Amino acid sequence: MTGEPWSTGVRRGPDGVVSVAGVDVHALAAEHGTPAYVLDEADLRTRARAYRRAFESACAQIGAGVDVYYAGKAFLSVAVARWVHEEGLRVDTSTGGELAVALRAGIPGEHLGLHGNNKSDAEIARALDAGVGRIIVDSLVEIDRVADAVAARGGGPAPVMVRVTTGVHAGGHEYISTAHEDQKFGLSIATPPRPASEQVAAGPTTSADAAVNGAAVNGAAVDSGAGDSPAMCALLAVLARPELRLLGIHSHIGSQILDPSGFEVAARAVLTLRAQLAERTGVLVDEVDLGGGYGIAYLPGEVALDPDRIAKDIAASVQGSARDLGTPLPRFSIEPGRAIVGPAGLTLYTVGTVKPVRIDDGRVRTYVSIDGGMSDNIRPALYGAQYHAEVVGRLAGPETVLARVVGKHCESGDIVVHEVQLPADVRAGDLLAVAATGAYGRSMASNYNHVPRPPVIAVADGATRVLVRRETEDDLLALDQG
Ligand SMILES: Cc1ncc(COP(=O)(O)O)c(C=O)c1O
Ligand SMILES: N[C@@H](CCCC[NH3+])C(=O)O
Repeated sequence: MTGEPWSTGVRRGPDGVVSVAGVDVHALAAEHGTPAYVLDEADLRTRARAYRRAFESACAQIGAGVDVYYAGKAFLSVAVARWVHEEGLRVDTSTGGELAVALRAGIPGEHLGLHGNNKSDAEIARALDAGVGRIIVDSLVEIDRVADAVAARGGGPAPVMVRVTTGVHAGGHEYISTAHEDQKFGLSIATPPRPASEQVAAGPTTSADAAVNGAAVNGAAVDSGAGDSPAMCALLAVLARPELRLLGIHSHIGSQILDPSGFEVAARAVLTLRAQLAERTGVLVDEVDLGGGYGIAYLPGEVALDPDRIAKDIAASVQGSARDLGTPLPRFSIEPGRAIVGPAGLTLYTVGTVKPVRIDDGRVRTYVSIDGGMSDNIRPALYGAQYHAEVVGRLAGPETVLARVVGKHCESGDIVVHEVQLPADVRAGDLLAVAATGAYGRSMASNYNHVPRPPVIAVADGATRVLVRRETEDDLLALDQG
C-alpha cells in the first residue's frame, strides 16, 4: 500500500497496520477518534513546491514570469494557508470566509485573489480593505459594483482580472466543468449571433462608451453595440472605469482534468482575446491566468497529471500563441487546488455494520457502513466520483468480497465508495481509510442529519496536530435559538 492514490507518507507495516508520516492509524483513532480527515503535511508541501517549481522553470525557459495560487476552495485552514505560502504559493479565495482564513494566516493582501460569481458588497469591501492583489470580476454588473466601491472609499485603482469562458469543456463532471457556455461563470469570448432586426441599431461611438453602455442594463447586456463578445464588453468596461486597473484575463476550464489538451486551447483563446483588446485599445494586459483543474489519481492505477509535463506544455502553447499573434508574453498564473491537497489527505473511519445484499445478477454485494458518509464526502453522491478504500488496522486474509462503503445518513445515495474489493472478513471495529480525500471533502462537508463534521488532523514526522477540531453536538446546538 504505497503510491497513488495514497499520500507519500502512507506505509503498511508487516503487521498490516498502516501509518501516515510515522503515526499508525490505531494511534490516530485513539487520540482523535473517527471519522477524521488526516493530512500528510510533507506530501502537501511537496506537491505545492512541485507545482511552483515546474511552472517557474517552464516559464523561465520561455522568458515569462509566473505565480502559482493555491485554490483555497479545495481545503483551507490557517495552517494550510501558511504552509502553501511558505512554499512560495499565493492564495486564491472565492468568498469572504476563505478570505478571512487567508488573512488570519497572515498572508499579505497582495498575495491574495478574490473570485466569486456573486460577490457581496461586504466581500468586495473586505477585499479592498485587505488590498488584495486581484479581484476577478465575473459579470458586467460586478465591474460597476467594484468600481463604485472604490470610488466611495477613495484611494488607488483596484487591480482586476476579467474571468472569461473559452468554450472549452473539460473536467470530470458537468458540474465541475466551468468554461462551456451554458453555466454561470465568467463572460463568453464568443460573439452572440444578433437577430437581423438589431443589426442596424446605432452603436456607441467609442470603446469606452460601448463598454459602459453594454454594462448598463442591469448587467444583463451582453453586447456593447459593436457586435462584441461579453468578454470584450467586460474588458472595455473595466478600462472605462478609472477606479479599476485591468490586470489581465482569467480562464478556468474545469476540474479533475486528466486530458491536458483543453488548457492549450484555452490558452490560445485567452491570448487571442488579449491581442484583440490590444489592437482595439492599445492596452496589452500584463497577466493571463489559466486557472486550476489539474487531475489527480483517485483509484489505484490512475495517473495524475504530471506538473513538469503540464507546465512545459502550457508554457509552449502560451509561447506559440503569443508568437503567432505577434504579442509579447504575458505574466502568467495558475490556480491548482485539488492537485496540491487532494492526494495529501485520507479519511479514517470505523466500520459499524457489514451486510451482505443479493443484487440483481445473483451476486452478493457487501454493504460496509462506516461512521461518516455523505456529510464528510459529498463527491460520490454529487458527481458519481470514484474512491478507493482499504482496511488499514490489521493484516487481512487474501480472500476479498465485492463491497460498497456507505455512510450513516438517511439516504440510499449515501455512498462513499461505490465498488471496492475488501477483505472477506471485514467486520465491525475495523479501521477503514478512503484515499485522496484532501480536496473538496472537509470544504464541502455538511451537518446533514445533525452529524458533527470530523476534525482535520495534520501528521508530520511521527506527530499529529489538530488543524480543525471535531465539531460537537454542542457546536450544532449553539446555533439553535430554541
Ligand atoms: C476559478 C477556479 N480556480 C481554481 C479552481 C481549482 O480547481 P482544482 O481544485 O480542480 O485545481 C477552481 C475550481 O474548480 C476554480 O473555480
Ligand atoms: N467541488 C468540485 C471542484 C470545484 C468546482 C468548482 N470550481 C469537486 O469536488 O470536484
